[in-house]
Amino acid sequence: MIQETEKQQLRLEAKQIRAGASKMLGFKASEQATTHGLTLLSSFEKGAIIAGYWPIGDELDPRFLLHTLERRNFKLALPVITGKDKPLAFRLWGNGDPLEKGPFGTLQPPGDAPLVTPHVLLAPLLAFDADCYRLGWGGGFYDRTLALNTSIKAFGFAYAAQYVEHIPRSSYDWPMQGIITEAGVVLPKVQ
Ligand SMILES: Nc1nc2c(c(=O)[nH]1)N(C=O)[C@@H](CNc1ccc(C(=O)N[C@@H](CCC(=O)O)C(=O)O)cc1)CN2
Ligand SMILES: Nc1ncnc2c1ncn2[C@@H]1O[C@H](COP(=O)(O)OP(=O)(O)OP(=O)(O)O)[C@@H](O)[C@H]1O
Repeated sequence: MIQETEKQQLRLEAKQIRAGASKMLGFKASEQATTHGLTLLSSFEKGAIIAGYWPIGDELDPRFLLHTLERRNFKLALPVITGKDKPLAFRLWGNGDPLEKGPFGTLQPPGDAPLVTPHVLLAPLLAFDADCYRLGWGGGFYDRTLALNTSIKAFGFAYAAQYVEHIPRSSYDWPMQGIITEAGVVLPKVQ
């Protein structure tokens, strides 16, 4: 499919841009994105469950934001891979709780951590566009998860440099409610 080839090409470019942003901005960007994330998420009720991710490679590190949210009495969760073509599950996780190795180099909460449906999801991504569509690794994990749980408010978490003008769209792609970056929150462009 032409779209898939285009997405694959975009993934290669996006990977390089993200690596560059991570090298240049790294921890500082994660601190700045934390400030913007806190402002955005402060409208959610205390006790709301916020699912983040344990960063891999050059992904913008959401752990500073997650720890700050936990101190403000939000509950945290992390994704768990349940199978190749399956949606993600989420298990409660707190700062310092153990993690175990999952597929694709992920670290995830162990099987005895309670399963939950998060209110808010922070999603890693390779690239995002002005309508807040995201490009991931291509496993479709986040799309499948959001199709099943339409109540989850999903936000991308990424370097501002990961913006691209347009990501080719497939019918199953799910837009984010916004993208939290070190330069501010990007909201979907009004048509
Ligand atoms: N941190 C993180 N957790 C996540 C994801 C993610 O993208 N990032 N996922 C998103 O769906 C799910 C796991 N699925 C994944 C699917 C593919 C790859 C992947 O292809 N990774 C690269 C290597 C990354 C690197 O080392 O830079 C690869 O194997 O080429 C990673 C995670 C849930 N948890
Ligand atoms: N709701 C869904 N039901 C079944 N399959 C789906 C669904 N959403 C996506 N997929 C499958 O997942 C595959 C990859 O989708 P896509 O290229 O959009 O992944 P991605 O968003 O880049 O990756 P990820 O979400 O894992 O970060 C598609 O080929 C599609 O068949």
